[in-house]
Amino acid sequence: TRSSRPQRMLAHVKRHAARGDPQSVIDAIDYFCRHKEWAMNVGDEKGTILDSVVCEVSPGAVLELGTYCGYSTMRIARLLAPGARLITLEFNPANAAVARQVIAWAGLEHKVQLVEGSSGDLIPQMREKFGIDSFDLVFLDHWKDWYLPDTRLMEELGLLHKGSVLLADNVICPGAPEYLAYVRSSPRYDSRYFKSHLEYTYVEDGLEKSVFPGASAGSRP
Ligand SMILES: O=C(CSCCNC(=O)c1cc(-c2ccc(F)cc2)cc(O)c1O)c1ccc(O)c(O)c1
Ligand SMILES: [Mg+2]
Repeated sequence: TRSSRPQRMLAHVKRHAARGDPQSVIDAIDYFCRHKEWAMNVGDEKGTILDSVVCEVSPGAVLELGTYCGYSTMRIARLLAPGARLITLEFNPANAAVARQVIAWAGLEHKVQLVEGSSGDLIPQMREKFGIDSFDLVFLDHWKDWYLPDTRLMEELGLLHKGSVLLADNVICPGAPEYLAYVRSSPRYDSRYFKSHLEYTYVEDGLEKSVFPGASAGSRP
């Protein structure tokens, strides 16, 4: 059967990127998506905003919702301190299989735990299965209507601590209006919009960065 776009992207990485060199894998994917076939990676422009937030937070525990081909997984993992951990959740097994190979080509597999399944099912298992108490940074990049319910779930499970940062992709395109309304109106978050463009295009898009000031915020004194 005909190969998939993620499979063709992986073949391009193996042909053009150096093993163990995350930047060369990132550059190869950006080249493929800009000059051969568009794909829904966060991309180079929004990627530099992601990089700056990761460096600012310097997280010990990161959760990524929506791995796709592992592009943002690599952008985050390459900046993590020794011992810091990144758990990434992917719904689609075929995409997960490609992402594992992309992450391995970059030599970052020891920093990343890729878990297949639905975020709604897996988030409640974070403590028992992965020994995670809370996340310092969450990158939301999966189904856009799942951003809000998954955020509420993380709040209720106590997986966010004072200062935890949520960074959400695609808040304009395709858009996550209910999520945006929530984080921008809730006294529980300090939220800021980083204007950018939809990956590899001139269409507006951006990232929303929301800092969780603590569960007590917004409740009665
Ligand atoms: O990863 C998934 C599958 S959904 C992919 C989400 N991403 C998008 O839909 C997405 C789409 C576009 C885009 C597409 C066509 C356009 F014309 C314009 C924009 C851009 C992006 O940057 C995106 O991220 C997952 C689902 C459930 C889980 O529980 C889980 O853990 C993971
Ligand atoms: Mg995205």
